[in-house]
Amino acid sequence: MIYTITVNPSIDYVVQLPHMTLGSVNRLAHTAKLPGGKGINVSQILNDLNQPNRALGFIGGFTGTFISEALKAKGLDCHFTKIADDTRINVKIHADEETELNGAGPDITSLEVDQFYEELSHLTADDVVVMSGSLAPSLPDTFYYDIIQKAKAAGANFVIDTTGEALKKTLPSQPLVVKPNNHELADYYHTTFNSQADIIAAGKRMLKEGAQHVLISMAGDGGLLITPDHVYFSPAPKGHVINSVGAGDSMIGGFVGTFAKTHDAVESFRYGLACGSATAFSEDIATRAKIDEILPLIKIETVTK
Ligand SMILES: Nc1ncnc2c1ncn2[C@@H]1O[C@H](COP(=O)(O)OP(=O)(O)OP(=O)(O)O)[C@@H](O)[C@H]1O
Ligand SMILES: O=P(O)(O)OC[C@@]1(O)O[C@H](CO)[C@@H](O)[C@@H]1O
Repeated sequence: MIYTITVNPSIDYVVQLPHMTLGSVNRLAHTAKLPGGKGINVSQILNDLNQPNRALGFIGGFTGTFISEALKAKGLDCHFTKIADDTRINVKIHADEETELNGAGPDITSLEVDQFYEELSHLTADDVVVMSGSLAPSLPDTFYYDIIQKAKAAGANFVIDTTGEALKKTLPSQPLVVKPNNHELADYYHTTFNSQADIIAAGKRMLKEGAQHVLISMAGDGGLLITPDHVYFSPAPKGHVINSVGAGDSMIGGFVGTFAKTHDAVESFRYGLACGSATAFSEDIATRAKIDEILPLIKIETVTK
């Protein structure tokens, strides 16, 4: 079973308008309210791929009810821990450029945390735990690290989508895959990239520091996969970008869901790329039909053997 953990889900309130003027009343041309949060997005892709998974995390208030109902309607297996405080609302503004306003998140009590841990008490070596997204402010910085220790103790694999110090702390525990985007990777090593070779060198360094696979996403420029033996690159297919929020989560979902079935890193990369682009070309997280439309357009090249 794959468990996704979204500590800090959100209603993503996506608004579109031709131009935004700060300090004025702006009238919206189109709005949508979507259940969001990085782990939840991963679960939606896993469902598309018919990969058994369970969405865990904390959810509360009227916003939490909206998310639970929307996800149940989509057929997701959700075992969220109920909290007293309201789940946040994140605003995604699509105007001249994309701007995101993400809330800090609700208060989560220690009793609620204990209830959440119950959901992880039966982990086995066949499981994968995917942790994505920000921590709510009331949780300790060690929250993900503590879950990783539980996963390791059970012999389960884990994936964590994080950056900076939090990532540094988790690499020695050998995550199945890490997926920095090229900007996050440059920031992580306090450097700037001038070529694809620079990006690959940084990715290889991350592999040496403990990751089993390194996926580097580069938005409209495609992605790289670094394995212990090979480096692969794929350009992104061209298409009409509607809402790239969740493209990175979709890439993780595509990779992890396919790896669970095949243990084939290149096939997993292919699905990861297709799911990322399919989401970028959709209003919400991609559907199976959109992923199937994009898959034949993915062309993976071997960069080094
Ligand atoms: N404009 C685009 N055109 C085609 N494919 C895209 C586009 N944006 C993203 N993708 C696909 O999705 C993958 C992940 O996107 P991206 O690099 O933006 O991840 P991210 O920075 O983690 O994004 P986010 O945080 O918004 O989810 C890319 O590697 C690419 O395969
Ligand atoms: O504030 P966080 O937890 O870092 O990110 C939350 C979020 O921006 O991530 C998803 C896209 O990746 C959205 O659905 C959601 O609003």
